[in-house]
Amino acid sequence: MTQGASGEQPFHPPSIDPTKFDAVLFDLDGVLTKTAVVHATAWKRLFDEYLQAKALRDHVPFQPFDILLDYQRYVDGKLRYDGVRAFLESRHIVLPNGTAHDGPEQETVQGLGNKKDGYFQAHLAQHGIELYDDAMQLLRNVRAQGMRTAVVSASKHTAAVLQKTGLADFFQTRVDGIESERLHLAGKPAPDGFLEAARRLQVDPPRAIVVEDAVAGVQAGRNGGFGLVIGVDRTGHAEDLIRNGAHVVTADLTELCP
Ligand SMILES: O=P(O)(O)OC[C@H]1O[C@@H](O)[C@H](O)[C@@H](O)[C@@H]1O
Repeated sequence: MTQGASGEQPFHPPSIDPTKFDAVLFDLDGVLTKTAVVHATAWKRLFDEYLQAKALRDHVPFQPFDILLDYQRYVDGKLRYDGVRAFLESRHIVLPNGTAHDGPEQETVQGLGNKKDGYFQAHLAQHGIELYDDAMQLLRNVRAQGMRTAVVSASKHTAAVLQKTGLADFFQTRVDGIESERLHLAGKPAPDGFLEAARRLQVDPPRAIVVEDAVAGVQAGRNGGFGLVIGVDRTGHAEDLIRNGAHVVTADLTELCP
């Protein structure tokens, strides 16, 4: 486990103290379910197809989407179209926004996002969804301590994923991509989704914990003034999580069980 955010004293002890916190707000993809890699792979397929065609058209070399760097820096944890926009911007590509109904053949931000969504859904339908054992243990543990729990995810598939994995009843509330759109909440790194979940659970942010694997997610936790931001390192990006605001980073959430 790695502790301490830039220039701060590390938290002691690192395990969750139920007298100090009343709620735990969990991200979904990459924290509870092994779906971050499914998102990342679908994004790579989408952007590589797009960049390759564009390189041919513009007579420039093809520079592929980096599944670790580009994904973590620009796409992970963000709302679908925010991720498209952020990555394209990093390559100095500007596309029209389009509409939510744009088909996969449409060269717009929403057209590209929708095409990726087709890849993501096809993968889930074929392979199903796996859970992380350590996250399940922490979830059961904090609930047994009487703490309140929420899921806060950018994904519009959150409800379906929770349903399919039998996790829906483990959470008192859910703030996902659909809810964010309905309530006009800004996506991570803005803290809006986490703050909305805390409000619904009637918990003050300093008394709530955020559990996140994305850089944008730990930034959101810190931006919201949450009492403890736990970074989950499943891909060797602990340093990035610490640099971006995680109080503590672990590869095994059971280390933090109360
Ligand atoms: O396209 P969806 O399913 O609404 O998901 C939006 C985002 O949800 C986040 O949880 C993922 O980290 C991103 O990779 C994904 O792009």
